[in-house]
Amino acid sequence: MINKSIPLVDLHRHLDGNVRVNTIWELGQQHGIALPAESPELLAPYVQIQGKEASLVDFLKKLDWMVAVLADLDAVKRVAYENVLDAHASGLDYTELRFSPYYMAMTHKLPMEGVVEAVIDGVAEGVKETQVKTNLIGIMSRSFGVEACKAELDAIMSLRPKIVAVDLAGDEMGFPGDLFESHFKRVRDADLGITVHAGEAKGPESVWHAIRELGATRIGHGVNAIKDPELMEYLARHNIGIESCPTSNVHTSTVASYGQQPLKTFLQAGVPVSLNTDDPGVSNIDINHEYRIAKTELGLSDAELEQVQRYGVEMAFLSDSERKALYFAKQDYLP
Ligand SMILES: O=c1[nH]cnc2c1ncn2[C@@H]1O[C@H](CO)[C@@H](O)[C@H]1O
Ligand SMILES: [Zn+2]
Repeated sequence: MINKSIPLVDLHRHLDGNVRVNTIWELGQQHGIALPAESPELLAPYVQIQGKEASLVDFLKKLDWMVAVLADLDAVKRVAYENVLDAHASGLDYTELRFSPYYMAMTHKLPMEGVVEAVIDGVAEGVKETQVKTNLIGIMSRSFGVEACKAELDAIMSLRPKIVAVDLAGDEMGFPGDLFESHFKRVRDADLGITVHAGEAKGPESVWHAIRELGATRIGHGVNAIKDPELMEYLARHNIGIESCPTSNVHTSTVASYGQQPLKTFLQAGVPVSLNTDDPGVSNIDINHEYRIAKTELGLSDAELEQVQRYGVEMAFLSDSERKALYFAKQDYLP
């Protein structure tokens, strides 16, 4: 199902949506933070999805305990480090980990630049140990407003060479993309990659805006793009990558069931679409689970699964030589 001769990548993975239940528990104990349950087992339902949530905003509340225990920069570093270990354990060759400095700093008023540095340090340690190639994407959390996102972007930009791209995430309905045009002008001027969560809670117009006004070359989810044939054609013609996350879409009630998830529709329209986990800790899944779902629930053939796997590598925020090196490292597996 997963082709071993092609690199396995996960391009849409929130580092702050992937904190282990045990780690939340231990950090809570260590820092005397009151948690809503008496044991890690009882804590799980508070931080992991049981069934599904009624909306994106309800889903996002599950992440709050994951950042509530980030009492100091060592905690941030630990979470970043464990993220690379988790990526390695699920067989990934390359991953793009995204994180929101404001969101991670918020509860304990940590310095945002310090958070970015701690993430970079923790990831570097994990990479050294596992050799999983990793890049970082800085998130602006739109739910906290225009000013918070400005401060967050300052922190991201200050460590610029270590961050490959910027994303906009959070409450798409309450905080539409047009509030963030000046933010993305700065991102374009700095020549960083741009991916935007769009068409998840809002319609195709949000995807158009992310591409035309914000400069996105990749779109997180993009589910509602399928409602606009002109947009679908545009995505295919201009090679705009869709980062698809099927289980997340079900868990946020963006789609009613896997049967409604549009990954296959994108493929059939010739849109480059990759398969990703979004918030693996919250959804309690890994990349292997998503490939299984793509086969059994979304009905992809082996050839289609291979195409999706390849699109992931092609869409990655990598230079051509890095991409080649990633492919080259898998050649041993060729029959
Ligand atoms: O599926 C999602 N859609 C939109 N925003 C998300 C999703 N998952 C997490 N975040 C948002 O990303 C930031 C943490 O990385 C937070 O703002 C969180 O709410
Ligand atoms: Zn996401």
